[in-house]
Amino acid sequence: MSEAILDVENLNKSFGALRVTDDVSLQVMPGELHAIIGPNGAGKTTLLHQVSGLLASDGGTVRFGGEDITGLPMHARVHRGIARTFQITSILPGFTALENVALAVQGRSGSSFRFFGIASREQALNDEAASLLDLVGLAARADLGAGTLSHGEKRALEIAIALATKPRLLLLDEPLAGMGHEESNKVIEILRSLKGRYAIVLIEHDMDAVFALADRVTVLSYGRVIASGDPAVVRSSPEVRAAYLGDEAA
Ligand SMILES: Nc1ncnc2c1ncn2[C@@H]1O[C@H](COP(=O)(O)OP(=O)(O)OP(=O)(O)O)[C@@H](O)[C@H]1O
Repeated sequence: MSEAILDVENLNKSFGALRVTDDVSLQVMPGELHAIIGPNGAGKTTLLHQVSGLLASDGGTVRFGGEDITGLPMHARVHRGIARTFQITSILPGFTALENVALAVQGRSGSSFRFFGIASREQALNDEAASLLDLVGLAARADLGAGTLSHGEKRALEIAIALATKPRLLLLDEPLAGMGHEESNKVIEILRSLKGRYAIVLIEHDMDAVFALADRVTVLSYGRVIASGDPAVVRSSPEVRAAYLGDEAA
């Protein structure tokens, strides 16, 4: 069995007296899509903040690619290959879709492009941005203002922006939130196509999407892991059904 790319051990975070993540341990293998589910307020987003470095942990360790990154700030984690999208959209609406991704490519590769002339540098940035847009199904929307894209297309663009950092691990916080059926299906297809190429941690409330996509599911309830493993096994766990899935799993 290959080594986990992400290894979270006994992670804790409290806000005042409220313990929001409580000795959370989980592993994500290279290429695995690992879903984290749980009721509202279970601590899922907080856990993602702790993994991405947005929030310092009170205890526990985060290892990435075998390295202890627990004390590293967010930008250092991005540099090592952890990318995330936010529930709040982070695109620049006044720029085209292509420019949004090209800026992210430039942000990553500023130094490696500096030996090129201006024109070739721009071409190289645009080529890479165009291929990322293609990957998320937005090739035909490249020259449109990002602000004019549909909600689903904006979420796809955010994924392309995250991919521009050349991540090895993608952290996605509710990428299907606020979408209709058709848009959801498009984003699910994008995630399916990324699966295997990137390790992905997916927080999602859409159970159909979770069980269609996930290789492994971890369930949080009141900050604690109450189940983790094969989606079918997790789905049939009485404790999980009681805590979260309820009638949906019946
Ligand atoms: N900065 C903060 N200060 C105080 N309490 C916080 C803070 N951030 C989160 N919380 C609390 O921590 C708990 C867990 O929040 P979190 O957003 O991690 O849950 P979640 O599982 O992602 O929920 P949802 O599914 O609704 O997004 C909630 O009770 C929330 O109110």
